[in-house]
Amino acid sequence: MTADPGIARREGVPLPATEDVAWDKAAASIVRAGRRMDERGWVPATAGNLSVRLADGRIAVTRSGGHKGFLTTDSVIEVNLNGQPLHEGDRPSAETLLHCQIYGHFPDAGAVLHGHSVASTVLSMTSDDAALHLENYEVLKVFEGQTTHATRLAVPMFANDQNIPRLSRSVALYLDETKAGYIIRGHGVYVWGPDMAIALARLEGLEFLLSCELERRKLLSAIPVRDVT
Ligand SMILES: CSC[C@@H](O)[C@@H](O)C(=O)COP(=O)(O)O
Ligand SMILES: [Zn+2]
Repeated sequence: MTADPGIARREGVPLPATEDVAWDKAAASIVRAGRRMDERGWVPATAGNLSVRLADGRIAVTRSGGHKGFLTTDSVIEVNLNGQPLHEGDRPSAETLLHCQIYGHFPDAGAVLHGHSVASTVLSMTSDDAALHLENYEVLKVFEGQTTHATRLAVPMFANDQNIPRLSRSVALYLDETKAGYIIRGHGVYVWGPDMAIALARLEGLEFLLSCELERRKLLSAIPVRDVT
């Protein structure tokens, strides 16, 4: 129970440090989302990163390294829109710049999620197309502006690159065209939304579609060939 500040002050009880309710809520949503992504198998080992932009413009992002299924609020740190940590010694996600790029580009983006699912990794390594196309799936309606299954969404795919500023320059060319996030080849997906709940729903939608597509392609390629030996 929180002490009444008036009584606490009179009785010499130490008051808690200044409350930052918005930050606490953002950090808690990142911790919960990390657990959810882990339950779904999308953040193996130390893979993945998560962020939230607060209403006042602050950006909360996960520290680099560490398992995203076991985050605590201390695993979440503050960076500016250029991805620089605000507190000395903090080491933000190695891919912070990709989060900040999305916030810089889309004024209404409030949460960004990155995971390494099997489906996004495998599908993007089995074709060198510039985009993966998803069509005729009901769940396509999870993405902004989609009202019917009878559509074809392109999810851009970019070559993986450990040089994140260079990778972000490739991504920049296609950000306006993508409605369902993007894939880094052999690596994973980036998805965003106006808040954490919607970003998570879109990630879940995209991962569901990628799993369907992986299954569909496996079945199509498994059409029996007559053994003539
Ligand atoms: C398990 S290696 C994954 C990393 O190289 C990276 O791609 C990743 O998603 C996590 O990096 P992080 O710096 O913890 O945010
Ligand atoms: Zn990654």
